[in-house]
Amino acid sequence: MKTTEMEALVNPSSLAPAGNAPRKSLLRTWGPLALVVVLIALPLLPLPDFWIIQLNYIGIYTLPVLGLVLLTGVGGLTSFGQAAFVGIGAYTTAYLSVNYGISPWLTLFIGLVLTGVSAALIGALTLRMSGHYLPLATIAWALSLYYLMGNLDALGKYDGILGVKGLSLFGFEFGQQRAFYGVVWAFAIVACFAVIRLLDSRSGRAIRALAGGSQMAEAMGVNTLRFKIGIFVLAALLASISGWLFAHFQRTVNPSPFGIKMGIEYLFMAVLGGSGHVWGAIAGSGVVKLLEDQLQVLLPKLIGTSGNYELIVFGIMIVLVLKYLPDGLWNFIDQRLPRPFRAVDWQDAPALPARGKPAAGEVVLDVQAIRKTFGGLVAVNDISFQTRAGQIVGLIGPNGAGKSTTFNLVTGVLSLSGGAVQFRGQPIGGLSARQIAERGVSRTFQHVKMVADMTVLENVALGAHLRGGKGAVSAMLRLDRNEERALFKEAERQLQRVGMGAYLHETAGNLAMGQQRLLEIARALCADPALLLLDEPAAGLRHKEKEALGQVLRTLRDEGMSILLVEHDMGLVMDICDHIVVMEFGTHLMEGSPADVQRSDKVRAAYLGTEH
Ligand SMILES: Nc1ncnc2c1ncn2[C@@H]1O[C@H](COP(=O)(O)OP(=O)(O)OP(=O)(O)O)[C@@H](O)[C@H]1O
Repeated sequence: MKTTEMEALVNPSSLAPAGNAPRKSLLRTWGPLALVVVLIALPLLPLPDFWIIQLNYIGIYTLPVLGLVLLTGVGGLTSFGQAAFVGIGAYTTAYLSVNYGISPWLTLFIGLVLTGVSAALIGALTLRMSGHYLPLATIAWALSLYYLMGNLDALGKYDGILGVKGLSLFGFEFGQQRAFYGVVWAFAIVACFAVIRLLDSRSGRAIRALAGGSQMAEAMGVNTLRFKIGIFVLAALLASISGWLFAHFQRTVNPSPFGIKMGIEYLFMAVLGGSGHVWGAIAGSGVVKLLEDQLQVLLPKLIGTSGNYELIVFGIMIVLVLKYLPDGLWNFIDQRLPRPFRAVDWQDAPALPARGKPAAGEVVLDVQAIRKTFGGLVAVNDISFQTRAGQIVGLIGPNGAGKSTTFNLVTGVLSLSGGAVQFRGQPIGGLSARQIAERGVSRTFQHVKMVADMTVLENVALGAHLRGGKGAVSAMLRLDRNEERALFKEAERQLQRVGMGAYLHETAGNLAMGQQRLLEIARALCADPALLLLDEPAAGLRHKEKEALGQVLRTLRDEGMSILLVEHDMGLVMDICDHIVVMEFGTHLMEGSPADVQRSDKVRAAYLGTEH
């Protein structure tokens, strides 16, 4: 069957995908440049100094908020401790420049090293936690750092350090207004573009996969802990630069701007601005700073007494924003723009190196008496079977038979209680999901796991993570473009292979279920596997979609792929499998050809729940 025919089966409208063609957006293309031009022009205009100082504060806040956009908005890791890292940057420069006369340009780097080391240590300790434990841990160390700053004699206790000098370079004083504005916004804009470039890269796709939990990312070969620590450190470094600027802007430091209240405020700026959007960092910082100042003037006049009433208004605003604008202000704008897409520039890219494939008929997976116990329950009881190159093996059985557990034992999601698993003659039992993926085992998930707001192409390119090597720094400096082109060429090739070539630029979250499952298969193929494990790929598919899926799997098998299929749809299983293993209550009931299985009284009884 030709690709176009398969596409027609997946979605009849796909034969005319003109509506899918992405449109260029003037605002997306020129908007960032326009913002830079406006930011350069602002201090040249006859604005009162008050407004320049306000803009300086907004720029200083943008940096830690940008860190939270990356950490919380994109990576899904909530931190209340961002202000503490601002404090490390501020105190380092204040202490060293006031007490030892060290140049602030040097203390900036010392502060970055100190912050980086502290963040790496704190991150390594806390980022293994998930759920509410992580935010609680960030509150705990934010409080600890705050009280440390407030209790150390050397740091002036709660009075802090006075007499910090302003920034100067070769005798030129930057002061607190227009020239300082240039320094602040140079850092803020460079940081924004660096983060945008980072997110649009191999590392960026791995970071964007973190928020959906680590299982899918690890199965694609992503070292999720390393990436979590990486974005935590990067967010802390941005905060440290902000602290350095803050100290030389305010000319004094004390613990109060670095406490938990400010940590919450930074988080609010990120959420209000649009926590998943880089430009949301500027929007959030700007709106909160300007509102705060205006409310501080307006509210006492309205109420008739002075007090921190703006905090009450902010409290109410947080609740309203979380309820009615959970994705923030920038998302509101972003959704109204044509979606971003990557211009096709990879046609001439070289093909990625491929691993040596097993010969037809070679044993690829050898499962030897594997066992898994959960407390007293033996979920998988001494199961053995083999899959060969160019063969589709079905693993079937009634609900609760132990199929998914077997699948998870083979892919390293669960650890073996007994037995052994060999892949291409090498033991893989006891290895992590990532190590197993590295060896050439790739999988899909029973419940589709993808990054809904990435394009289909980006999701599939994530599957080729292990076939690239460029990291975050290369991405920020745009030294990764050749590798990116090769990764995208491979992603497109695999999408064409499964009949999804018309959907490259579609946002993955917009796909129908059948297309999502094909996306997962293309993503798994991008890893260049020798063994493909498919967990209920037909679940939720319509008849035509199942036919298309069956055709894709048969084609892959004919190309020499070894496929292990856990599936409830007996029509599909009997139609495409070469060999079937039947499980019941964790045990191996029988195995054989589809015809053997269909003839078996034992299998019929197992499914009907009768004695055999
Ligand atoms: N993490 C776990 N802790 C305790 N028991 C578990 C766990 N995972 C699975 N089980 C139990 O192990 C047995 C096998 O479950 P498993 O999900 O592997 O079956 P299955 O054949 O995949 O079922 P289904 O077709 O419904 O997905 C079931 O009794 C299940 O309740």
